[in-house]
Amino acid sequence: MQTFRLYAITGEQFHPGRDLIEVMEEAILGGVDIIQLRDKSGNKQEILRKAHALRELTRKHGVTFIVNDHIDIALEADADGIHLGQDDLPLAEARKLVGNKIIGISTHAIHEALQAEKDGADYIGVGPVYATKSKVDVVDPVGVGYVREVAAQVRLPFVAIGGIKLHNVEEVLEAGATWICAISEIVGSDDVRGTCETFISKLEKRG
Ligand SMILES: Cc1ncc(COP(=O)(O)OP(=O)(O)O)c(N)n1
Ligand SMILES: Cc1nc(C(=O)O)sc1CCOP(=O)(O)O
Ligand SMILES: [Mg+2]
Repeated sequence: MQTFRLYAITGEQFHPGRDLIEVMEEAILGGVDIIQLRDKSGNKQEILRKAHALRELTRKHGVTFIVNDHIDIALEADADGIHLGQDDLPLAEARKLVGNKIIGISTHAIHEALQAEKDGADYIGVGPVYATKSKVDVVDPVGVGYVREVAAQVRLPFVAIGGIKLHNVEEVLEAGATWICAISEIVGSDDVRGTCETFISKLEKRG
């Protein structure tokens, strides 16, 4: 899997009145190199339609495209990968379905991270680093301590997620993250492109 820096997840509730594809294109123009379609409220037909549109957009810009939760939609839209949580289909079963597409797994504790590595995940999500209102059934914040643990003990690529904002991202980078994910701070911004550019410049400062 290639190396990524800035991961944007869709969150249409944060940009009422603004078009999904326009917002995500602004994020790409600001430097996002991987996008995830995360839609917790639409029906499957709506999610599939969005997946096709985001596939077209990401292909145009050479950006990686991941679908959250729905393996069937990821396959149908020819996404590059799928993101699964701890309660989703087990990784071994998902692997049988998606072959060599990217599989990302959410983790909230070091034993989950080590297990995902053992099971053959391509990357892991590490969070929620800070409190977030973007996920309903979210666990308590794990803090930058968990980022530090993963950086020290896990060889898989990992992306830090959860409550990451321009004002706290440096602390996450100092803890050892090199890849950052955000929903609300990116797609809820009045200046999506500028916000992504600022994230990228902070990432670049850390090398
Ligand atoms: C990059 C990334 N990390 C974590 C998650 C959360 O996945 P999950 O635990 O399955 O929760 P939902 O997003 O499905 O509510 C993610 N989507 N992406
Ligand atoms: C979807 C999601 N998963 C998390 C995890 O820790 O697994 S935190 C999260 C929400 C991230 O949104 P925001 O950047 O707006 O806080
Ligand atoms: Mg999920």
